[in-house]
Amino acid sequence: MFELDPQASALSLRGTMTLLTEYSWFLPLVVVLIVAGLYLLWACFLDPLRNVPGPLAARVTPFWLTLQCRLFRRSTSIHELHQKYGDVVRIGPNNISVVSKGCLQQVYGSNSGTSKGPFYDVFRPQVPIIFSARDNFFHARRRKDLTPAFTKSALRGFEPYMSTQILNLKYALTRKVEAGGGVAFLNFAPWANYLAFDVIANFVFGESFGFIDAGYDFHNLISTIDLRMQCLNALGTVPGWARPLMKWMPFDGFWRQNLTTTMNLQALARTSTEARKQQSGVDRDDMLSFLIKAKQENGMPLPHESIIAEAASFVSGGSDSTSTTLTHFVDFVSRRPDAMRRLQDELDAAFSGTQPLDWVPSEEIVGNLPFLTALLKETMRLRPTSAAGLERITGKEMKIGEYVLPRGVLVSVPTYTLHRREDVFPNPDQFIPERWLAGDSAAMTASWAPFSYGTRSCLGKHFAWMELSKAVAMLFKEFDVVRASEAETVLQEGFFMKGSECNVILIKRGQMRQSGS
Ligand code: HEM
Repeated sequence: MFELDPQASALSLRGTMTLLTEYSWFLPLVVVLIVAGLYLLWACFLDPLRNVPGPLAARVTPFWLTLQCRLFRRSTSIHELHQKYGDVVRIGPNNISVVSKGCLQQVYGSNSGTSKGPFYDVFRPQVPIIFSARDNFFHARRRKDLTPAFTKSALRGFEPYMSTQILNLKYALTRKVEAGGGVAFLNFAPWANYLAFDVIANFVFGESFGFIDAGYDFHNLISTIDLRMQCLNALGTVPGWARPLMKWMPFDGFWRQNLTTTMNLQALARTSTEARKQQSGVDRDDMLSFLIKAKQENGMPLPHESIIAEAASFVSGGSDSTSTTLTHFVDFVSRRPDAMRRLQDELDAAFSGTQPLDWVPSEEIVGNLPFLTALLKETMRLRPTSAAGLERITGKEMKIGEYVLPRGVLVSVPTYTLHRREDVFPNPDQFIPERWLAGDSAAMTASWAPFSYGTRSCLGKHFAWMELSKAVAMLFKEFDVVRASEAETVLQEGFFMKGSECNVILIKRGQMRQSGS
């Protein structure tokens, strides 16, 4: 029989007391070890997600995902996980990424029972807005109020205003080319930004910001939005309790710098909204007029602060997304002379003869050009601007493949990986616009979701498509565009996946072939 030696136990008790009193770190260490041990036991034997494969770091801490965002490589890291582990992988202790067949309907479909997850709380201003609303009822109501601004007839009404901005860009680029004796060397990325910001400001406030005319990012508005979105994208993956602490993070100025930057955009949205509200007689179906007309559930108009918040959110969401896609398009096509010629032949056939100086292609024609459409689709497949999985939280049990996810699990479909499914898109890493023209593209279309899917999919999809097709048609009809550097484009992912530059040589059409170069 084991007998307790009173002298030995007194000694060990005294030893422990000495450790506790002389080494103040001992007790916290013991507590941490016990908690960690219990957590590991739970993770190994009781966690309902324990069978979903993934790296250990992602299984035990949400900060693995934060780190990938901070390193601007969330989508590529998750893509590597899918290549290693399969269609369903764990990207956080309570976070699953899925690219299996039918996943779009399961995660984002109207019967999915999901809603937006806590990631979106960081994008919520003082008042709820359509983009970040997590309450499905609020969202449905707001979406109903805003949808009239995006109907076919509303967009047709807006087209002349959009054309004015595209014409402005055409004049600005033409001036540059003429100043260079028929050739201009420029980074196209900021010009795509100027266009997109001027178009969206015109749509939202009835007046452009004037970026194209200025030719630079005055007030650093564009760069501030960009940096802040990068930071919020990473912050959204941090658990709620730790978010306020991030701006005190030592050794990494990224958080402090970007979280304390005040948004010039809020101030600008306030001024523009107030100015627009004064113009009661203005007869324009811009976004603000719909926001002003919208009613809450109780029949009252939307509060002033909600109108400003929605307006600001539309400017940031509807500009960078479009300009990044436009830049990717130019990046791809300027590297492929054969694709550029084919596009130009298509445009020359559609708009034959000499066009007037103020010519801008109409949506009615460019919307039906097969090769232009194929180029846009392939650009958005290979470089979806919104490349990351858009977080949803399960509202009921969800069966994904062999796994059953309980209620309250974060789940997303990474667009970057979905668009690279080899069984749907052969040679997935290559830019092959022709794949969209060869026969039945139904399977590809079902796995193509740059605007997301379901009730929370992009409200501005047709708006963006109109802007993109008109802008690229103008650009390639007027100019030959040649990539200035052969080096591979360096991509960096904040909230959007962007190239670091898009340096091109613009040549007035006709000159390159005449000179035989
Ligand atoms: C190429 C350009 C664009 C792309 C790739 C794009 C992509 C997306 C995606 C992926 C979402 C879903 C976001 C999520 O679930 O978190 C979204 C939502 C949204 N987009 Fe776009 N977008 C583009 C342009 C625009 C434009 C030009 C506007 C406005 C004029 C706009 C307005 C919105 C709105 C309001 C939502 C929120 C919809 C809701 O929650 O009901 N987008 N967009």
